[in-house]
Amino acid sequence: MRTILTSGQIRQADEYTITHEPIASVDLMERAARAFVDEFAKRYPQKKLTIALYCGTGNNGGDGLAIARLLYERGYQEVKVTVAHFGSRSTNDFDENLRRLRSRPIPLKEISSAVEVGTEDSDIIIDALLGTGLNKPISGDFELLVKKLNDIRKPVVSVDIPTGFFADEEIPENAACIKSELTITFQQPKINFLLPESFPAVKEWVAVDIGLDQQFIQQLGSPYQYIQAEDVKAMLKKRERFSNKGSYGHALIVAGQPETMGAALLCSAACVHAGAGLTTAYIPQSGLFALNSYMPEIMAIVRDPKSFTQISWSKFSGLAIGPGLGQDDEALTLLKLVTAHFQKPMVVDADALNVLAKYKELWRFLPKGSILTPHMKEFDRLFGEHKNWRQRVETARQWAQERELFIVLKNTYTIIATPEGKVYFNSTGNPAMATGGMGDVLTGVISALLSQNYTPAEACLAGVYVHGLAGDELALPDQRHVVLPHKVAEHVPVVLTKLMA
Ligand SMILES: NC(=O)C1=CN([C@@H]2O[C@H](COP(=O)(O)OP(=O)(O)OC[C@H]3O[C@@H](n4cnc5c(N)ncnc54)[C@H](OP(=O)(O)O)[C@@H]3O)[C@@H](O)[C@H]2O)[C@H](O)CC1
Ligand SMILES: [K+]
Repeated sequence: MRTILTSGQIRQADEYTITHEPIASVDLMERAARAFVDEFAKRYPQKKLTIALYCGTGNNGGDGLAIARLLYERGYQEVKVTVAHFGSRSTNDFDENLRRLRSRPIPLKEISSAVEVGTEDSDIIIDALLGTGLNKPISGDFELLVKKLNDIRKPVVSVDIPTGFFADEEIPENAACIKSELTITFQQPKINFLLPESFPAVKEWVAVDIGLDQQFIQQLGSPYQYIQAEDVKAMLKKRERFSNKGSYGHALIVAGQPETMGAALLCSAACVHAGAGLTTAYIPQSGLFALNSYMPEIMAIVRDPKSFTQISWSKFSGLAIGPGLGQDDEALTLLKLVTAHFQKPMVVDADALNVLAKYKELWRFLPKGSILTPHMKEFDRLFGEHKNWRQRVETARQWAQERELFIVLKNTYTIIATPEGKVYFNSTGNPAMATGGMGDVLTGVISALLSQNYTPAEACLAGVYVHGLAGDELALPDQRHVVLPHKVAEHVPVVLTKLMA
C-alpha cells in the first residue's frame, strides 16, 4: 500500500526525515528538485524547449529555483525564472536557492505585482508559486497571475500541486487554481488528485519518490491508502494441485428481470471467470434460455415463489444480489429473503441498493462485513445528496465504520471504505471502462472471491484491482475507446494468473 498523508502529515514526515536521516532541509529540497527534473526530462526530452518557471517565495518556490538550476545543468539552455514577491516572507531554503541560482546565467525577473508579468511565449510553464502550504483560496496578485498563466494556453507542469489547489480538504467552490497538464508531485498522490473535482486542475499526475522516512509515515496511521500490485499479489491464493471444484466455493447470484437479464449474465459469467468453483444464477423463468445459451458453466434456480422455501442457503459460500433485479415488490421480497437466510457477508449491488435506500429498516439485517458496491447516484440515494466527492469519501468512511460494512464507491479511483475506518483508493481502471454492465462484472468478481473464502476486505481490494487491471490490459495498449464488460470478465483469469506468477 502506498500511504496517503494529508499536507500537515507530509510536513511532519518532512521534518522527521530532516532530523533523523539526517539530511539538511535544503538538501531534501535538492533531492525533490532532482526527482522532479528526472521525471520532467523523461516527458519533455527536447533540450531546445523554452521553459518559464514561476516561483513563489515559500518552499514550493524554492523547489522551483532549484529545478531551474538543475534543468540548466541538464542542458535545457532556454530556462527563465520569474519570482513573485507577493507578500509572504521567504523561507531559508528559498533564499539559499535564490543565491545558488544567481550564480548561473539564467534570466531572473522579480516582480511584486501580477501586472508586471509581460507576454509569455515560452513552450512550457513550470508552476512553483504555491504548494502544500496553501491555507486559503488565492486572491489578489496570485489569482491574477494564475488567471494570466491559464489564459496563455501553454502546457503547465506543476511542482507538487497546482497553485491554488487544495490537496486534501474540501475544495471551496470557485477557488481559482492553475490548470496543469501534468503535476509532478512529491512522494505520494494527494487525496484530492484521486477525486473527480480535481479535473481539470490535475489532468495527469505522477508521484516521484523523495525518500521521506517510511517507518514514520506508517506510524502516522493515516486511514488513506493507495492500492498497489504488490498488495494484491500478497492476497491472492494459488490453486492447489489436488484441489477440485468444491475447493473454490459456490456462489449464488440473485439478479435479472426479463428486460435486464444481461446484468445477471454478466455478473454470473464474471463470477465463473474469477474462479468460483460453482456459480448458480437465481433468475426468472424467462431468463433460463438466455442463460443456458450464453454460458453453459452457469447453473440456474428459477425464481418462482415455490423456490423461496426450497433453497438450501448453507451450501453457498458467496452471494451477490442486485444486478438487473428491478425495484418492484419482488426485489424487496428477495432482499428480505436473502438477508433472513444467508448469514455470511454478501455483495449488495445496483437495484438491491436502491431497494435498501427506500427501505432503511433492512439495513440492520445485512450480515456484518457485507459489501455495498454503489456508483455515485446509488451512493447519494443511500446516504443523501453530496456536494462533492470529498464529502462522499467521509460519509463512506463513517457509515462503513458504524455499520461494520464495506462500501465500494465506484469511480475512476474506486474508493473502498472499511469497518476499521480505512479508505483505500484503487489504482487500476480507465475511462474506456465507463460503460453499462461494467459494475455487474465487478460484483461477479467480488462474489467469486468471497465464495472462495477470501475475507471481505481481500475480496473488495483484490476484486476492484483485478477488474480494473483487466480493463487496463484490454483498453490501454491499443488506446481503445471502450472495452466491453464481457471481455473484461473473460480477461480476469489472465490477469489473475499474471498476478499469481
Ligand atoms: N515533504 C515534502 O513533500 C517536501 C516539500 N517541499 C516543497 O515545499 C512545499 C510546501 O512549502 P511551504 O513553504 O510550506 O508552502 P508553500 O510554498 O506552498 O506556500 C508558501 C506560503 O504561502 C502562504 N500562503 C498560503 N496560502 C496562500 C494564499 N492563498 N495566498 C497567498 N499566500 C498563501 C503561506 O504563508 P502565510 O504566512 O501567508 O500563511 C505559505 O507558507 C511543498 O509543496 C513542496 O513543493 C520541499 O521542497 C521538499 C520536501
Ligand atoms: K505549485
